[in-house]
Amino acid sequence: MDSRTKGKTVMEVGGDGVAVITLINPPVNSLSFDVLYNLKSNYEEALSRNDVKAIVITGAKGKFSGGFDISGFGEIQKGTRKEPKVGYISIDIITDLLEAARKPSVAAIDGLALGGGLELSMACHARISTPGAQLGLPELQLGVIPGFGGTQRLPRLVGLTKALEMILTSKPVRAEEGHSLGLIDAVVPSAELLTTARRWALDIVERRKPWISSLLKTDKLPPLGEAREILKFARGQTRKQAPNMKHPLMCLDALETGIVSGPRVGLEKEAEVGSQVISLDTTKGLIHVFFSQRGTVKVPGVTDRGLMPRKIKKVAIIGGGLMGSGIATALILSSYPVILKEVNEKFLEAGIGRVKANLQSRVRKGSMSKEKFEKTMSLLKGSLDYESFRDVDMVIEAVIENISLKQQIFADLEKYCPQHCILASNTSTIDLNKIGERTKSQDRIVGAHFFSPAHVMPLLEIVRTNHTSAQVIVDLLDVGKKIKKTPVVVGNCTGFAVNRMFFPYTQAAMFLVERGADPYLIDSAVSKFGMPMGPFRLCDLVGFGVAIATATQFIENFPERTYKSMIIPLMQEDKRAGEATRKGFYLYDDKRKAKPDPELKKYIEKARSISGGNVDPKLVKLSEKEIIEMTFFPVVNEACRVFAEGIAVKAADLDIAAIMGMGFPPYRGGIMFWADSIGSKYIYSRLDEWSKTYGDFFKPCAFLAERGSKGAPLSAPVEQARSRL
Ligand SMILES: CCC[C@H](O)CC(=O)SCCNC(=O)CCNC(=O)[C@H](O)C(C)(C)COP(=O)([O-])OP(=O)([O-])OC[C@H]1O[C@@H](n2cnc3c(N)ncnc32)[C@H](O)[C@@H]1OP(=O)([O-])[O-]
Ligand SMILES: NC(=O)c1ccc[n+]([C@@H]2O[C@H](COP(=O)([O-])OP(=O)(O)OC[C@H]3O[C@@H](n4cnc5c(N)ncnc54)[C@H](O)[C@@H]3O)[C@@H](O)[C@H]2O)c1
Repeated sequence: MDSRTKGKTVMEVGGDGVAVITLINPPVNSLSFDVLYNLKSNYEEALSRNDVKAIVITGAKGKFSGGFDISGFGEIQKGTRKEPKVGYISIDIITDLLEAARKPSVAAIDGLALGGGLELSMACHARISTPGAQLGLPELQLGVIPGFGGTQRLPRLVGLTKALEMILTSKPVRAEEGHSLGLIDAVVPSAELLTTARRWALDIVERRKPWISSLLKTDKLPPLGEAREILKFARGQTRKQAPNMKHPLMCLDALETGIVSGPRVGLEKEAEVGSQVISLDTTKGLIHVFFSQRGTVKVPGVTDRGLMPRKIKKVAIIGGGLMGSGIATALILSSYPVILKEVNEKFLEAGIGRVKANLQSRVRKGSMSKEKFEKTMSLLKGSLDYESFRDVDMVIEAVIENISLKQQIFADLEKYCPQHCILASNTSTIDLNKIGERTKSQDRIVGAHFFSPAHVMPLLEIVRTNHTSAQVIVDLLDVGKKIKKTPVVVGNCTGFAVNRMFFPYTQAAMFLVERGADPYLIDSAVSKFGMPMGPFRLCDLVGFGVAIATATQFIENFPERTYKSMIIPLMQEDKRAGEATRKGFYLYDDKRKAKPDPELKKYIEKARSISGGNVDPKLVKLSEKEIIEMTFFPVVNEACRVFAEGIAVKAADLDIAAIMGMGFPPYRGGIMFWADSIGSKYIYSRLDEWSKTYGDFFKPCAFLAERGSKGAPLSAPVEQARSRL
């Protein structure tokens, strides 16, 4: 393969007159422009050759295709590749050359057919698949729309309602379901895939099987009036669920056009919309997230050394509280045998009970069978001492946040665990070097920072000290992948990446409220921006105990830039500690529904008198845009410090940490990506101005000042930014 080209297709014509075209572009046979143009040439040849009667398309190495090569969108966005004429691939190649050909095509699908991959197969005249293959149109998740005819062919094959469900949720279906839906014509074992597909193609030629063009099917479409109602409902839902994104509605436009005006006009609309969405900011953000999420496992100096992950056969967890039980759940769900250690029988029982409850909730929701529940629970064993730790490969400590207790535990672990055993702590704030101070095992001490609830939240911060060995990080990255977390490797500091970046977020909100801003307007603006909830609602959810403990760490470690508000401590004195006590910034009813509390004013006023601040008329009347800037620019400022200190190796890792750890909206690309979309110069100038008026809490750090003064991107690696200065 030419090093400049990305992927290819090969065509082999058999003695039976079937040309088998194989998509080859490892690892997922994505449809790059090279693959698509090769496919076109193969088709032209196959159609012109007299010895070819029919065509089979398949993918190399057990995967049909993961869809259009996503990096192609990036090239178009950056202007490094010219976009082909609108509709060239979907209409000229896939529809007019392939589907309208006088020789039939059959798709032989192994493994997966996603996005453009499934769309290509839907233009074939039949689809044969192996069991378990995944079939889906996940384009909306990337900010684009199915652009190779999927908005037209999927509703015609599976019906409008199912097509909308598959497109709007981006969730694939398995081959078996695809078969019952009419998307797949036959499911056969892998070994029979190609022979069945060849025979099917010849049967079509000989009219023993129907020659079906998906685009011309109408039997699955509802009558026009009903279709319009279904689409109206889908639009309403989409507006509610994705209010800040345009592309899902644009996708519905293409679907509707096809139903109202016919598939050809629909294809044209799809091509037009497909081209427009590529330049949306939300699309740029989502594509950045796709690659950044996969990039977190690439750690320079660690994963490029040829180290292989060691097999972790057994894990021990110390502490079966909120976090320990969640971590145990995540591990047994991925088939790791786990020992859970507690201080006494009562606490052990409670810890095991929490794991059980986590799994039982799956059984109730129907996502886990009773047998699977029993099998999974059987992987968990309780313990009150370290005797059973003698053959564990990894320990995760999750006891209360107390340095001397953790130090004692790690000293004990060194005595009982085998020498190769990884010693991880789930501490949120304590310096890992201090935790390991009483051991000689600093090279195998690492942070495994999960987020609550640990069996649900997708992020795992892997915290390395200067002593943690590369092998230990490689091992933990592998465990992270196996338990379906997105791991981000970060350095050792107070709060690591996520908590550290976001501590100014709550503090900024407290500052604004003390100076006269309305907390409920702040929460509303932040939710509209795309966070799952605002800072006050979040404090209530986390509980004031945790909020105070975390704030104490930051006040101690970063006193010069911590805004010390008394609002939360004052409320806690009155036994208002958040949602758990039914009173915090909001009042909660039996169904945990939050409603504003007029009494809150009292605490705000008292806190204001303690801090000596005044109501600022400008801050009373902040617009939503100003609220977002004043709460998130301090987060950007801290993210810059984290990046400049090397706590994160890449700015993109901070983007993923913010999205997966704090719920920062993915379509904004993450905290640093979002900051760069606004511009470092503007962010710097705003923070600089506020710091002069309101104090050092807002003061831009040296890194931001340097880049902001020149307008250099914040996410560029240090050398690259310098070269642009
Ligand atoms: C006009 C166009 C119209 C069309 O309708 C649009 C589309 O089709 S949009 C597309 C619609 N399709 C989708 O949205 C599917 C997106 N892909 C996926 O969901 C998962 O990758 C998949 C399930 C396929 C495999 O999961 P897994 O086994 O856990 O593996 P993994 O996830 O770790 O990926 C392994 C490597 O493959 C890479 N790569 C993967 N796909 C693509 C791609 N399409 N392109 C390029 N690269 C791709 C990925 O970056 C990674 O690279 P690296 O350098 O090793 O880091
Ligand atoms: N709560 C969160 O949101 C969160 C998030 C990330 C990390 N963390 C960190 O996770 C750790 C645990 O937090 P948590 O919220 O689960 O606390 P928790 O109080 O719910 O649980 C701690 C458990 O540890 C047990 N324990 C204490 N000493 C022990 C010992 N010597 N051996 C065995 N068990 C012992 C206690 O009995 C208790 O059940 C802390 O370091 C915390 O900072 C917490």
